[in-house]
Amino acid sequence: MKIGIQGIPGSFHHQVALNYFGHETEVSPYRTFEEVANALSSGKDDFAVMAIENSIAGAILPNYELIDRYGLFVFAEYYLPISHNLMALQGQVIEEIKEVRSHPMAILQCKKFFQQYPTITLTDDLDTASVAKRIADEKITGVAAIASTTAAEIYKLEILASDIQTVKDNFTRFIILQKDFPVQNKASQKASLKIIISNEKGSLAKLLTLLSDFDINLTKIQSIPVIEKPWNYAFFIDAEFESYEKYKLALKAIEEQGGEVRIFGEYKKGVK
Ligand SMILES: O=C(O)C(=O)C[C@]1(C(=O)O)C=C[C@@H](O)C=C1
Repeated sequence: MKIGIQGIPGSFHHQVALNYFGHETEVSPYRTFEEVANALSSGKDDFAVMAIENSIAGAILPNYELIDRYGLFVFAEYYLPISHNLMALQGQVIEEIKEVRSHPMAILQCKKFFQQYPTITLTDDLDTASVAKRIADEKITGVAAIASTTAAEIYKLEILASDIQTVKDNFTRFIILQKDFPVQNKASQKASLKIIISNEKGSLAKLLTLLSDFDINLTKIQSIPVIEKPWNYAFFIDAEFESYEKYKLALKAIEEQGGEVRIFGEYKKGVK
């Protein structure tokens, strides 16, 4: 079984792939989320792991669009606690660091820490671990990475500051993706949906009321432009429910009112 991820060993995606599928799993590393989606949809991998939102930095909007465009499905969700550490070559001290490079989501999660170091430039890069590896391989001085303690161990970098994310309790929600629609499971307690409603007064209010009337709890709602129709929006929704039957009735009612529904996946709630 092959699992596609963005990143290399020591990245948070790598950790989730091993935690979820077991330590013997074969992981296919890619540089970008687009490459991950492409490899899954062309059948090169069996599953993919994709970060979708973080408790400090918010949603990774482009990933919703990728799932939609490549026609992928959500098989499960997984929450990983994230601790970020500043690391550089052995012997470097923080005063020597001029630039910090990392994944843009990791940088966003640590913005507050760097307010005390206004001379340090923060630069978006590939995944957290790739930067750590590059610093080690090319013996780059004056540059530090933000990454996990596992990355520091693998690439033998020194940790200059630990737990530098803005709040200690920091979680990223990952989704496990597959190419085909998973077998319907009535034990599902959560669904990821795309709903398109007409662009007229009150239509979103009506949709939200309908969901509430069917006892559906929204954990996320995100509007995404419908690119073929400028200024029209689709809503990406994560919804939790206790009754699968009632949830199905809600979807039917939305369609009866003229809404378009695409189910990205129905799955069990991940452990937070
Ligand atoms: O760069 C990594 O190590 C990743 O796995 C990416 C990623 C992300 O996409 O959000 C994963 C978890 C953290 O939120 C920071 C970065």
